[in-house]
Amino acid sequence: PIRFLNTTSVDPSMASDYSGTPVTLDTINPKVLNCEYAVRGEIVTLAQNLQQELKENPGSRTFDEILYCNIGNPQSLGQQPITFFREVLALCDHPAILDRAETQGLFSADSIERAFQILDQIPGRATGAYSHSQGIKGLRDTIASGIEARDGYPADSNDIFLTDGASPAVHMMMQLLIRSEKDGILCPIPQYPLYSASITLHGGTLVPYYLDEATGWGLEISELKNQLEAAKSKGISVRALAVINPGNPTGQVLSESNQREIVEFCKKEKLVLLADEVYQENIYVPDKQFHSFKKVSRTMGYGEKDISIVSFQSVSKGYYGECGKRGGYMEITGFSPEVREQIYKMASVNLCSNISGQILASLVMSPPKVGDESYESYFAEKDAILSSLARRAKTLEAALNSLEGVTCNRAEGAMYLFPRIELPKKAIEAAKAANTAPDGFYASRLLDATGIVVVPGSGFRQVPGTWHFRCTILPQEDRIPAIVTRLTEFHKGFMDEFRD
Ligand SMILES: Cc1ncc(COP(=O)(O)O)c(CN[C@@H]2CONC2=O)c1O
Repeated sequence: PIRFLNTTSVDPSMASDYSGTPVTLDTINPKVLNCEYAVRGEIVTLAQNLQQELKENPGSRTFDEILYCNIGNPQSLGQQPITFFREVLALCDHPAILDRAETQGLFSADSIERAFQILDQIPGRATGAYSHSQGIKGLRDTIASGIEARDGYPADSNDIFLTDGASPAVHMMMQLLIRSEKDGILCPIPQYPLYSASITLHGGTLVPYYLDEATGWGLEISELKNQLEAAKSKGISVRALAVINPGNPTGQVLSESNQREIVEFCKKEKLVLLADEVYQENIYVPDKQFHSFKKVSRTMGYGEKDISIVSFQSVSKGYYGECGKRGGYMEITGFSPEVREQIYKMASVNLCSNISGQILASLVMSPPKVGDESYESYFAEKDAILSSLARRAKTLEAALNSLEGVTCNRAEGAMYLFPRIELPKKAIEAAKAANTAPDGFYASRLLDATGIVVVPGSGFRQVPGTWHFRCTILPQEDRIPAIVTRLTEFHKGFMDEFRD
């Protein structure tokens, strides 16, 4: 039966000249108020203000530009996109170009061929139309083939959900798994704050497990067990374990044996393994390789019935760095058909992810192969970017380790360095007087003196009483010496000012 509000019961004395509730900080969803995302937080606002000041008063500082080392956004710092990917995207976005005679001279033959192939997979060849809510089937087939080629184990395109970057995929899984604050998600500390923010937004509980800085940010199974037991003793039902490999902000690459322990732990404790693998192409050290958690589980003989794994991938990282195109996917395995239907329903509420991002995700997972016309140029671009990132990581790591009171683990992968700073007591007191965290105080002083933007370690959480900051390895290689010089000079002055 349809019920109408019984207006007669409203007390006239309560009547006001408006019916809505004014939107104030007190009346918005407290989960929004409580969520934090430091990568674009306070320090970035300060940087933007300083950038405006420099624009209005050129020469007002000893530097003339802001160097944004706060976010893994390669193309904002000069990295060029991969030619083959952009040729295919351009042709798919305006198929009429394919009919022009001059196109043969402007685009490589394999880009043209790939564009035709992709367009034939899109109903009506319409990149402007909504697609299937998991993404265009043909593109998911390509991605599944790419996963099989990478891992050596089968992948099913029906397990793949194409998303507008990995972020919405992480949100979807938090939305699926968190029923109340009694549901917990095991997250690494330090962690990429998408996880803490999403758990807060969905009203769950972050259950921390501390990575061990002394062993190169090692992930100890004993720590997982202790934190799981501690959470259970507080009545928290832990639903999943989030692992970021390679790590953000910490840059470590897990050993295969450690991954096997983690798979065993998740299987035994019936935890969904949320495998964030967006940096899978960013490995800089010869003694480490990327292994997907799905592959590791399959090498252990575990299949769909043994463990639930969600693997996240993105077009924002790697050597492609296409952050603004918003492409990515989650591969979900080990869920029942009924639960998969619910995940599909959630995806259908958003209709579909953007088609360019979908196309790009398929290109990332199935790039030019040896023998293709574009292979040589594609490989040259890819190798130049990755070897430069490796050099920049090494140079910045050495510079940081040369600073008084700073220690920095090597960046084995990803795009960041996360040095620890031993701050003098006087600096910690000054930070307290400024009502800010000590690493936030250091980061704002660094910005003010050099224009370099880093994110305070507090924004990623850290062992209490330790202080860090995160700096990307992304400024173009010719800018790195200037960064090292500015940072070194600043740090010496800072320590002289506050040395106990
Ligand atoms: C570990 C990890 N997972 C997921 C994402 C989300 O990526 P997309 O939504 O773009 O696919 C990022 C982005 N990295 C952020 C953004 O830049 N710097 C960072 O730390 C990330 O570092």
